[in-house]
Amino acid sequence: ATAEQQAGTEDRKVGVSKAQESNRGLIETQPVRGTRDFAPDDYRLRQWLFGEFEAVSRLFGFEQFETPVLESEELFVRKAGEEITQQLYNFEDKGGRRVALRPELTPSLARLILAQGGRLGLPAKWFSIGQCWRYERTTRGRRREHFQWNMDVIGVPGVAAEAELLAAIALFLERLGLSAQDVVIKVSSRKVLQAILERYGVPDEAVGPVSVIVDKMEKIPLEKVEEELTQAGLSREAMDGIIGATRIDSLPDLQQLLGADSEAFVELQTLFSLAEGYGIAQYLQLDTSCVRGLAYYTGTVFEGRDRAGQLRAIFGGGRYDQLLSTFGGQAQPCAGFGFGDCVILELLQDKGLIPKLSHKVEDLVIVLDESLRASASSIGQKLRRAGRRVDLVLEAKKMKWVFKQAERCGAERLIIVAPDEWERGMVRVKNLSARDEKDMAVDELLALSHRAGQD
Ligand SMILES: Nc1ccc(Br)nc1
Repeated sequence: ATAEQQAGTEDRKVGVSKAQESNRGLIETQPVRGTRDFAPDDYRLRQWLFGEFEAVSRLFGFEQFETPVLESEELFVRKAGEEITQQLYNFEDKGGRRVALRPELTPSLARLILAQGGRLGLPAKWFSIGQCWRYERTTRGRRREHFQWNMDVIGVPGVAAEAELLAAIALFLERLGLSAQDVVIKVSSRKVLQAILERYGVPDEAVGPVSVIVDKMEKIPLEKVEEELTQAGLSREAMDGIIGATRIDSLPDLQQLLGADSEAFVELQTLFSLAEGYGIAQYLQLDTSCVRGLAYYTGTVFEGRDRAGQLRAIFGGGRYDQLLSTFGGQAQPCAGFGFGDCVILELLQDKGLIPKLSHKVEDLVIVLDESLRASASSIGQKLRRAGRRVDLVLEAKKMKWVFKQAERCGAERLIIVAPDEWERGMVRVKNLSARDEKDMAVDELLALSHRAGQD
């Protein structure tokens, strides 16, 4: 499947199902609108990608967790006009509960952290890969589900946490063959907007909703943004101040705007210097137009983009120190990111970096006489206990099919259980790569396989 198919972004024909068209009685075989199947080829690619997510998370000493895809709706009800909460995949269950398919993982993480109570050792460095949902009404046929990799650090107030998270992302990109030539990480802080709003007497509570509006600046006309900012209660001066503050792309300019002792400046300056230590500074670009569309960020925000600027955000994240307290729990400093499974595949496709992954077993076992099936099965089990992946052919097949199957599953050996050899306690072993073959006693075959199984 192409990356678009894998990403589920290909245009899907909308119309009557095949069954209605032909009344053949065939069910609709396509998955529900906006969702994807992962047939084995696609699943291999997904497992490879998720394997890289997990490997990097473990290299950074993070622990894996999981929460249900179904959550209480209240976890995601926020009043800041975010797209993510307006497209909630929510419903009332048969018990009358208001529930939702999670649109993101962070609120569930916050809930799980609060459920740990005082038992939680801090700092907690947790990661998860989970399917997230949205109910996108538009006819654009956009996806309604994707998988997100999240890494979060709970209990560290300093930007050292964000530096670790960015370093994890940089290592992930490097492992996939990408570099700072391909990806830029735009970095800013909600404290920039907070400082500007303060100048115009706008209360801190407005930072979230104003950020949600400003985040749309790249996607909707400036007039519309100004209209929404006016509706949010901003004066013309405040609006001009905000829009002007989104045009900063260097630390000196930020210092000029906010002063050397502003929290936003000090934190970002520290983050950039920590990044030097990791050798990832070449990924980072200060850009105050990067505000991210989630209302709960309170400090650093960042997002990954392809340098060619052709794709949507690859990942996004930031600091959210107030989320736990908005859930009525004890406040904890938190920072994290979400990394989707779709845009990254489009970027890898563009760069020719999608790996070739195929089905693989070591041994293909066939039996030439059904009376020997039990013997062949016993050999198959012994080979599997030795760590060999075995495809046991389950019915009589012509040798032409068998060799085709061996090629399809990348088998190294073809093991033939046949009457003549079996009478002598032997099986025929074809070494498919070396093109040699010989009769072998079962014990010899297993001894050979044990050694191979340890390789
Ligand atoms: N939040 C969210 C969920 C699902 C998809 Br597809 N995109 C964004």
